[in-house]
Amino acid sequence: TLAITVKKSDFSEWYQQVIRKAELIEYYDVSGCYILRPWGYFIWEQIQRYFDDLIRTEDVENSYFPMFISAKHLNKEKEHVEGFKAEVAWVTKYGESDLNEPLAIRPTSETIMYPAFAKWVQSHRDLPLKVNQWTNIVRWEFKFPTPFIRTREFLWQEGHTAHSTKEEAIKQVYTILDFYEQVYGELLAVPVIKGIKTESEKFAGGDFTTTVETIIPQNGRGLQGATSHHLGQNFSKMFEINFEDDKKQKAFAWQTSWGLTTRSIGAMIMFHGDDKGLVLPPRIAKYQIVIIPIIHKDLDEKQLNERCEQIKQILIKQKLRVHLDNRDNYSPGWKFNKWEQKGVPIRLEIGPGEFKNNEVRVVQRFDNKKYQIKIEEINKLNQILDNIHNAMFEKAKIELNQRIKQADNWKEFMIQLNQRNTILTKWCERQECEQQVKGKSGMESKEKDSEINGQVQLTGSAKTLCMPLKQDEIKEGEKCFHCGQQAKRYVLWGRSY
Ligand SMILES: O=C1CCCN[C@@H]1CCCn1cnc2cc(F)c(F)cc2c1=O
Ligand SMILES: [Mg+2]
Repeated sequence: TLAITVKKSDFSEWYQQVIRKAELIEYYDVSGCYILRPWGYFIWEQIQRYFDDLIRTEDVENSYFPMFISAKHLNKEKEHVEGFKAEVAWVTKYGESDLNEPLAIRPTSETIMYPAFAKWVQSHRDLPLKVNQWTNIVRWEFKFPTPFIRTREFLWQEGHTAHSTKEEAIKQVYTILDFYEQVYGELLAVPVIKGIKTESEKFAGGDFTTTVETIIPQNGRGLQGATSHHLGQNFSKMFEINFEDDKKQKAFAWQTSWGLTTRSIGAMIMFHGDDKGLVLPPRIAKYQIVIIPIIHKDLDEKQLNERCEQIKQILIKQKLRVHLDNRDNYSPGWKFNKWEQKGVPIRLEIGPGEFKNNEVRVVQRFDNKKYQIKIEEINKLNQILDNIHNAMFEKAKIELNQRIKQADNWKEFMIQLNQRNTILTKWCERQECEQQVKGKSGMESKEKDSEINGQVQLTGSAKTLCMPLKQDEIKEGEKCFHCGQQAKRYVLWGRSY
């Protein structure tokens, strides 16, 4: 059926229906893989364009590396790939013949790029080296797949830099983290919390991991939005990426790596969608405005079409992405429904009244506000779209903040977790304390592991999402919420995707 048959509160069913009825995704017969239709792919293109403009200011250069990795190369960083090897997909044949050496399909590209980095970096004059690539990635995840959020193939960018000093590398990590915050806030109208991953949750191959985390308001689950790692000299020592510094000493490069994936689109859908379907933030909408003529017996159809065409041309001159839906095989009501499902930010209706008064009827998708504007005021629409973006962002920030609660002890912590909130607590920063909280919260959580057709569903236990960069200072004598030892940092806990 055309309409979405559930409310957003029936969240996972709602999400599955929205992504299909908004024509973002088509299903595919390889589990965990999905077709990105033009309406959805356009969003990824906008993210690429925006992020490319940002990293260009950092002199990052786009490039392309091979997707296949020999077993020898992949196992170069044995210890940390160890934890991931179950996810690696391999090519073992071509035609009827076997490859004598199976080849891994890239799950990430450190082991592909860094041998080349070692060739390119000899002197400190070869630094900083900054490359990025936009590719697909394959990881044979076992958890239940969700389009955009968790898929076996996804699109991402991965940036990798090498620097002559630790300070420059660390500065790079945070500059990229700020870019990720901008992609989410300025483009997707999705609020994020910048933070640092705990030792247990960080990328094991690096020194520290920074992250932008968001919280899905409907279920209070944390969602990692993007990560920016300081790798220290771990990989440069492994791959011999070294250089002669200005004192003629051999020194290992200081490195960073950072990634943002198509999961960001899933976060945007979840935040902004409503019972009628997708709601697109204007800056990533393939059509920002759809014009719908309302044919009427007293109105000459040819004149109406000319008027609509004229309005469309004015909007194109204003650099807006506009579509005139003058198909004669669908009713206006059907068209209203369809374009609302697809999330078009503004609909302009032109019927006999508007024609006579030289105006258009504006219907705003995100808050359903309706009003008339004169044709000579059409230039207001650019500002109106900006106002819509800002209002969507403000609304999302309120909803996210409603899902963050404080707790000073275990009892309060579990009350909040069982109300599907994330919890900010003082914490001792001891890994075993973190592991105990994960274990106990799973045991005491009302939401147990659920097995659906053999797939383990999202668990009920809480994990750390990040230590927010912005946090109050902790004083001597302030206690960890769980173990009572001296607290060191505030950390945000939650169930996550
Ligand atoms: O997270 C990023 C940003 C972009 C570049 N890579 C880093 C670290 C990726 C961490 N990671 C994440 N997932 C992996 C999955 C695998 F199957 C595997 F072999 C390796 C990995 C793996 O190294
Ligand atoms: Mg993973």
